[in-house]
Amino acid sequence: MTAYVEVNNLSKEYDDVKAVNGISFSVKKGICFGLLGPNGAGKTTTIEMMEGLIKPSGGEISFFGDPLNKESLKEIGIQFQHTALQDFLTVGETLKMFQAFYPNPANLNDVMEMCDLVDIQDRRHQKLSGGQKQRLLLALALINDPKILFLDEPTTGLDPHARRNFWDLITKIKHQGKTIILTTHYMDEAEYLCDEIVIMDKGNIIAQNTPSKLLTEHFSGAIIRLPIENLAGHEIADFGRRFGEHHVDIDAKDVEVSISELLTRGVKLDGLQVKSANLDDLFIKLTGHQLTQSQEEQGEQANLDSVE
Ligand SMILES: Nc1ncnc2c1ncn2[C@@H]1O[C@H](COP(=O)(O)OP(=O)(O)OP(=O)(O)O)[C@@H](O)[C@H]1O
Repeated sequence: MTAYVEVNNLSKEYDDVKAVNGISFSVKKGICFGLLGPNGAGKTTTIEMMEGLIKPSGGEISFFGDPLNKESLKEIGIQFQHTALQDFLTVGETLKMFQAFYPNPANLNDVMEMCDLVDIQDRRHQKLSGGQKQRLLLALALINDPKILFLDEPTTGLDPHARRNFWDLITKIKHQGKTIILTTHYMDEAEYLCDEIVIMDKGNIIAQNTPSKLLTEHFSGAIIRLPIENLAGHEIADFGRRFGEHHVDIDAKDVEVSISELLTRGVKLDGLQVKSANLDDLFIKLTGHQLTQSQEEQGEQANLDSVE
């Protein structure tokens, strides 16, 4: 498959902050590509440079083999986290208004059907639910019939049901041949949607591959999760790593062997869970902190690395 988008040694500095620190990756045609990472990782800065909204401090971005230019920008659609919409307009009127900006727009009914908006096309914005608003913002990103669709944290703030619906929509759009580049905090979202991902932390890429290859590369076997109090009197690092405030994760190539080792070392097994690794586990393994943690929590956790 052809590399549709190439990012080479891209960086962005703000005064003394290195928001993006010389990252490189490529995106193939027709895939869903995910940029993952915690708050402040540099995801939004990266895609805003790719969207031509902010100027890089260094590095190159190319679309379809050519450096980012006005023509390539015509082929992208952007779903913004917040777009100022006129409250007095209906869903259908808004789409029609935006459609008029483009010389070769998508068919209005096709877009409304794709984004499940047909039944609410006469509804005004202030009457829309969170999920309906997101679907309208998605429809606006598709109205110029783009080849590449950018979604920046598209499901933040949605309830679980609306998130699932949105994931199905994104999958449908991908199956129509569009290339999707999205950012997310949610590892389950990335596992569900993305064919390839990069995981960012503090402006750097710390892992890059398909979700399943990343998991087999970093984990063999299963994870044994124990309540942290079971390891009282022991150094956590001798066994595994913290998972949140209440648990410790132990990589187990062979679950039976690991359990008998734990028993031999006097570790209680009450509350033991055995699970397969997911991208959340990978992120914790690579960075030592949880994806959804705040900076303050990370600081607190550094002070809690062993149990008294
Ligand atoms: N305009 C700006 N001026 C100064 N610093 C900035 C600016 N924009 C971003 N930053 C900093 O750059 C770093 C990366 O921010 P960015 O928004 O790209 O992260 P993110 O991964 O998208 O986070 P989030 O998930 O919270 O949106 C952060 O430290 C942020 O404070």
